[in-house]
Amino acid sequence: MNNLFPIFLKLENLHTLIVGGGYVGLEKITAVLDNAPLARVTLVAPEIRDEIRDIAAANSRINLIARKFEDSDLAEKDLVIVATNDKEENRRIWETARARHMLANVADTPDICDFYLSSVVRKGNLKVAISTNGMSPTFAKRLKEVLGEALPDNLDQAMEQLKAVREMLKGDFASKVDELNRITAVLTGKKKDAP
Ligand SMILES: C[C@@]1(CC(=O)O)C2=NC(=C\c3[nH]c(c(CCC(=O)O)c3CC(=O)O)Cc3[nH]c(c(CC(=O)O)c3CCC(=O)O)/C=C3\N/C(=C\2)[C@@H](CCC(=O)O)[C@]3(C)CC(=O)O)/[C@H]1CCC(=O)O
Ligand SMILES: NC(=O)c1ccc[n+]([C@@H]2O[C@H](COP(=O)([O-])OP(=O)(O)OC[C@H]3O[C@@H](n4cnc5c(N)ncnc54)[C@H](O)[C@@H]3O)[C@@H](O)[C@H]2O)c1
Repeated sequence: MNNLFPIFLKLENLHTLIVGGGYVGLEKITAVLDNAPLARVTLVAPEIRDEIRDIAAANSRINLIARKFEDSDLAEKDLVIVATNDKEENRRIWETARARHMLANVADTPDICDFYLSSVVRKGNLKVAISTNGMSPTFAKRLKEVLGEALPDNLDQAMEQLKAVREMLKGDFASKVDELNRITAVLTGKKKDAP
C-alpha cells in the first residue's frame, strides 16, 4: 500500500536548501530545476562539482555556499534536500530540520525522508509524477520512459481547447462540470462519466 500524498509544489514561491555538492547533489538540483526552472535554491557544501557551479553561474536564483553545513543554513528555508556523503551528519541535519517543522528529503535514505522525489513524465502542461513507494526508483524511471512514448505529443493542444471551452461555458458550477465531463467522456470511452 502506497500511503504517500502527492502534491505539486510551486518552488518559485519557496526557498529550497540542498546540502551536498557531489553527484547526488547535482542529480537533485537538476531534478529541481528541470521541473521548476524558477526555483530558489541555496546549496551548501565544502566541495561543489563544476557542473553545479556552471548551473549557478547561469541562474541568479541559485546561491552556492562553499563550506560545511551549519544549522543556521536552515533559517528561512522551506524544504531541505540532504545529500552529503556523511550518513551521521545527514541524520543530524534531518533531525534539526524536523525540530524546525521543515520538510526534509535525505537522498537514498527512505526511513528519514518526509517526502520523496518522483520520476516525472512531461508533455507540455501535462506532468505525471510516479512513485513506487520507494520500492524501485529504476522501475519508476522505466515507466516514465514507457508513458512518455505512449502519450501523444498533441495533448497540450487538447488541453488548450478544453481550457477555452471551460472559460466559455456559462451557467452554474454543476452544469459546467457536467458539460466538461460530457465533452471529455470520449477520452475514456465511457458513454456517461461517473463522478
Ligand atoms: C525517482 C527518482 C527521483 C530523483 O531522485 O530525482 C528517485 N530515484 C531515482 C533514481 C535512482 N535512484 C537510485 C537508483 C539506482 C538503482 C536503484 O536502486 O533502483 C536510481 C536509478 C537510476 O539512477 O538509474 C538509488 C536509490 N534511490 C533510493 C535508494 C535507497 C533505498 O531504496 O533504500 C537508492 C539505493 C542507494 C544505494 O544502493 O545505496 C531512494 C529513493 N529514490 C527516490 C527517487 C525515492 C523513491 C522514488 C520511488 O518511490 O520510486 C527515494 C525513496 C528517496 C529519494 O531519493 O527521494 C530518480 C529517477 C529519475 C528518473 O526518472 O530518471
Ligand atoms: N552517487 C551515487 O550514485 C550514489 C548512489 C547511491 C548512494 N549514494 C550515497 O549518497 C551520498 C552522496 O553521494 P555523492 O556521490 O553525491 O558523494 P560525493 O562524494 O560526490 O559528494 C559528497 C558531497 O557532500 C559534501 N559534504 C560532506 N560533508 C558535508 C557537510 N558536513 N556539509 C555539507 N556538505 C558536505 C561534500 O563536500 C560533497 O559535495 C553518499 O552517502 C553515497 O554513499 C550515492
